[in-house]
Amino acid sequence: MTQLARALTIAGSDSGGGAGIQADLKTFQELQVYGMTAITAVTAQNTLGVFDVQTLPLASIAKQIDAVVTDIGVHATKTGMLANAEITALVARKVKEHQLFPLVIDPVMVSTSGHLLLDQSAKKQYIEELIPLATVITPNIAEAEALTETSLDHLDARKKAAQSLHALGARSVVIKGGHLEGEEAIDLFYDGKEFCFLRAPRVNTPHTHGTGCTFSAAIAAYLARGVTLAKAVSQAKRFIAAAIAHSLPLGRGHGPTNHWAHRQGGEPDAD
Ligand SMILES: Nc1ncnc2c1ncn2[C@@H]1O[C@H](COP(=O)(O)OP(=O)(O)O)[C@@H](O)[C@H]1O
Ligand SMILES: Cc1ncc(COP(=O)(O)OP(=O)(O)O)c(N)n1
Repeated sequence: MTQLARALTIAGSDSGGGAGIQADLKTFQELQVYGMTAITAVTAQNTLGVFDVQTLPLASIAKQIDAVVTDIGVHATKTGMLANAEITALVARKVKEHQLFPLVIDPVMVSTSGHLLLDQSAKKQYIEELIPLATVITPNIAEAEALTETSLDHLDARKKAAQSLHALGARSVVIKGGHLEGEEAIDLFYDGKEFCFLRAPRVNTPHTHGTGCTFSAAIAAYLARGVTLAKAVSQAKRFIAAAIAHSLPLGRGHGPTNHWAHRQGGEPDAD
């Protein structure tokens, strides 16, 4: 048997199964990557909203990371909901201690339903400690605006924001365009040298819960499989586009994306 690719997600749990740790594990599994978790917070959540958040003690998060890294081994890591400044700083320390690269940072701040998933005070730790470690950071428009303190209502501003995040130390940046308007959902990818666009038809659906988590988990899965960064982001874009095109009308609010939709086109893409 060839070596099984293994990925770790450090993120929050979504009881509704559409975002967070649950979305990440489903994505890893679909992309034939063995998934492991370090849970930062437990949310009571469904398609309508977030009803409770309990963060885990720092020692528990640290031990979850130590346990999987020192025994099973990790080929790629992603971070999602980190909840507060202390957890963000701890995760940055653990990434350095265990050299958890390649590292995909999805700087989760607010849920679709408008619930705050990161204390505002954690921005400092993101900027000073975590972002400098990123192989790729994947903010949506609002997250990129918060991190760069600029308004990103036109393409030039988004390009400058990508350059600013790169200047903070991130090796590459994807500014996601899911919340923009237009016939296509266009993400901006910057690798420190060139810009390129990741494009997919915009799907007119309210069922987009977990899109950012699924996209970043797919990037981590492809990186764990050893594909190049440029290929990982473009294949992840295909994966999330299919998951949204066939999203699931579950619950009474924003339903989740469909993690097995990519199979309808056949087997997972060859590397
Ligand atoms: N309605 C949509 N149709 C097609 N792609 C979408 C749609 N909404 C989001 N996406 C894509 O899903 C991914 C996640 O983007 P986004 O929704 O902006 O992130 P987040 O969930 O973090 O807010 C991006 O690749 C984005 O372009
Ligand atoms: C536990 C947890 N983590 C992250 C999110 C946010 O998910 P994301 O894919 O960024 O976006 P929405 O699902 O909110 O559109 C979450 N809701 N819960």
